[in-house]
Amino acid sequence: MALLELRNVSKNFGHYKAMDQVSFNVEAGRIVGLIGPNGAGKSTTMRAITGLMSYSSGDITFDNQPVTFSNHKALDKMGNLIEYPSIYPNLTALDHLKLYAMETKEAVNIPELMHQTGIDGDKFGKRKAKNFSLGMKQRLGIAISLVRNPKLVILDEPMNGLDPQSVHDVRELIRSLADKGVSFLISSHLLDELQRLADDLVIINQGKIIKTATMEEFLQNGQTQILIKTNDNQALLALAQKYDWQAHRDGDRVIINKVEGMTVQDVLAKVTEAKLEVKTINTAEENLEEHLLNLLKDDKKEEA
Ligand SMILES: Nc1ncnc2c1ncn2[C@@H]1O[C@H](COP(=O)(O)OP(=O)(O)OP(=O)(O)O)[C@@H](O)[C@H]1O
Repeated sequence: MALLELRNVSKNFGHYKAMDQVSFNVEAGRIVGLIGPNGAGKSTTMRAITGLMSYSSGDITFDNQPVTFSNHKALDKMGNLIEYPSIYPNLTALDHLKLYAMETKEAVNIPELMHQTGIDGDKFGKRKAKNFSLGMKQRLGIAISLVRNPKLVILDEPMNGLDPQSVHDVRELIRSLADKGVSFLISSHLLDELQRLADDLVIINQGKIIKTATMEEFLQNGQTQILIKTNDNQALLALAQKYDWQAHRDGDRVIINKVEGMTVQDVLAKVTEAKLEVKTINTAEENLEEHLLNLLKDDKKEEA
């Protein structure tokens, strides 16, 4: 059985279905990315999983126990950083961890936790929270989410507002914890980051799961793209339209999604046949962001 299982979970706000028959699993030791556009239902899903919000129907099981709004016992082994944890301006990181550790019956190894999360005792551990950078606050938030020695940690936008160094540090932290067997469910709009971090993906749109896959499977299904710069990109776009190739402008070049059964040479032949002068031509694999955008476009088309 998976560590976390959602089966046909729905959440209605009045007539609005913020979660519509949502089903997916999080397996032990995996980092799962939950992605989708604004308002797709990511936070609602995370809040239902962590017992912060009731759900209308379906089942959520974590560590073989049902999770409901009233059964918080099931959540003893789940950490989360969904709403900002209460951070007190005049307390240090160490004070915070001691405070949160008091809420759990288990013995908490605070020095180890500080070491794990890179909360260096001298520089950061002893400084008052009012002087923390956003990156420090985020690290402390993650450290707090780990106090109960959780099997699963739910992080809603953990990289939000962080500078590149802090994003890198948080990514390394999550990866090192996952290597020790902790599972993660992470939502993020920073898809490049998620592409580097997540093992599995769950894609949600308008409250419905539209795809679940490992990152590898997801990217394998992505298309190869042909990146061409010619002397007349406008004419190239018109040519793409004529042959029904999916194409768009990207700076001073045009990106064409490779059509099934057509080689790069075939595309090049048509372009030169049209008397366009090719200045550069390259191929690239579609990345997570592009593949997601195409998937969402297809989802919209199906709906129409
Ligand atoms: N308490 C609430 N009452 C009514 N509608 C709500 C409530 N909470 C969320 N919604 C609606 O449910 C939908 C899903 O919201 P949710 O916050 O889960 O989306 P999200 O995927 O996390 O979006 P974002 O990426 O913008 O944070 C939205 O249309 C939102 O307006």
